[in-house]
Amino acid sequence: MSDDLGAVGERAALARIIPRLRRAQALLGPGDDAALLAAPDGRVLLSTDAMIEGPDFRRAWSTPYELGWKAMATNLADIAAMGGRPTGLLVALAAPERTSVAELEAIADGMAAACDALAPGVGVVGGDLTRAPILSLSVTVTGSLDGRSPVLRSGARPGDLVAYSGRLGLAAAALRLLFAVGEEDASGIAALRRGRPELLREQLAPSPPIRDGVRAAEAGATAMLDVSDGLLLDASRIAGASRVALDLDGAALERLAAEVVAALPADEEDAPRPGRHEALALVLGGGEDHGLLATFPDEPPAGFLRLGVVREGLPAVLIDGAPVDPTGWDSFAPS
Ligand SMILES: Nc1ncnc2c1ncn2[C@@H]1O[C@H](COP(=O)(O)OP(=O)(O)O)[C@@H](O)[C@H]1O
Ligand SMILES: Cc1ncc(C[n+]2csc(CCOP(=O)(O)OP(=O)(O)O)c2C)c(N)n1
Ligand SMILES: [Mg+2]
Repeated sequence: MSDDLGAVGERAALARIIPRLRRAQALLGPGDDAALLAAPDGRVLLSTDAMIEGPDFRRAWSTPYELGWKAMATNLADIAAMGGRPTGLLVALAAPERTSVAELEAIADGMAAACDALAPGVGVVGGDLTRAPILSLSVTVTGSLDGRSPVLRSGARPGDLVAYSGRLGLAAAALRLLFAVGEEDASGIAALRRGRPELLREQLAPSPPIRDGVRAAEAGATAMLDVSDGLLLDASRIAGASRVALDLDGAALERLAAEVVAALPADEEDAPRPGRHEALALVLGGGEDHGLLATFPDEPPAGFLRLGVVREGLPAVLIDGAPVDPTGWDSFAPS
C-alpha cells in the first residue's frame, strides 16, 4: 500500500509523527488545540522563520532529516541571539500529497535530534500539517530570558569589542558546491556528500552555538544577533540600530577566509577551489552560519572570537577603518 500522505491521510500521518518528537518540558504538548508552556519569567521571547522548497532548500540536496534539523537550528539561533533560552517550538508543515509519511517521520527525527543536540530538553510542542504544491516548514520558537534583560541590536557602544561565536562562510561555501553540481546529477551529489560530509553539514544541518546566547548575555553583551544573511549585512544592522560604526579586523577575517579555502576540495572540476578573495567574500556575505555576532564592554566569554571594535561615528561597517558595502542575502534580490 502507498505510504503517501494522500493515501495515509492527515490523522494517521500525525499519529506516526508526534511520538517521534521529544517530550518537551511543556505543560501540554501536541494533541490538543494548543500547547501550554510555563513562563515563570512572566515574559516570552517569540520568533518565527520559514523554509520553503526552492528558495531555501532543494529536495535533491537535503534529506528530510536534514530539513528538520535545519528548521530547528535556525529558529533556536534567533532565541539565542536575544540572550534567551529556547523553551518550545511549533511546526507548520505543508507538503504535496505524494510525499511519503516516512519522509515526514524523518523530518520529525531530524527535529528531535537537533533539539537534543542544540537545546536539550526543548522540543516541538505542536504544529500543523497541511497540503501544498511544495514542501515548506514554518517554525515558531519561544524562549525565556530567566529574569535577564534581552540583548537587542541597539545596545553597542563605542569602545565595545566585537566578537563572534560559530562558523563563518562554510554554509555558503557548501551551497556553492551544491549549485556547481546541480540538482540532476545524483551521483555527483552523492560523491560530494561522501567527500565533504562536514562541510555539507554546515549548510544542510548546521549546529549554531545556541548555548552561547545565554553565556553572552551573562557576560554583559550590549548587542547581539545571529548571522543569517551575511556578516557585513548583519553587522550593519547592529551599527544602524546602535548608531555606531563596527570596525572589523582584516587580519581576523583573512584567517577565517583561509579556513574556508582549507575546507573546500582542491580538485573539483565544476567548482574550482576559490582563491582567498572569493573565500573572503563567502565569510563577509555568505550567510546562513547562524553564529552569534555580539558586542561586549569587556573581554568576550570563551567560545567568542574577537573580530573588531565599536567606534563612534555614522552607522557603518568598516574593515581596518575603511568603510565597506554591507553585502549579504536578500530573499527578494534578483538572482
Ligand atoms: N511578515 C512579517 N510581519 C511582521 N514582522 C515581520 C515580518 N517579517 C519579518 N518581520 C520582522 O522583521 C524583523 C527582521 O526579520 P528577519 O530578517 O527575518 O529577522 P532575522 O534575520 O533575525 O530572522 C524581525 O523582527 C521580524 O520579526
Ligand atoms: C536552494 C537554496 N538557495 C539559496 C539558499 C541561500 N539562502 C537561503 S535563505 C538564506 C539566508 C537566510 O534566510 P532568511 O529566511 O532570510 O533568514 P532570516 O534572516 O529571516 O533568519 C540564504 C543565504 C539556500 N540555502 N538554498
Ligand atoms: Mg536573527
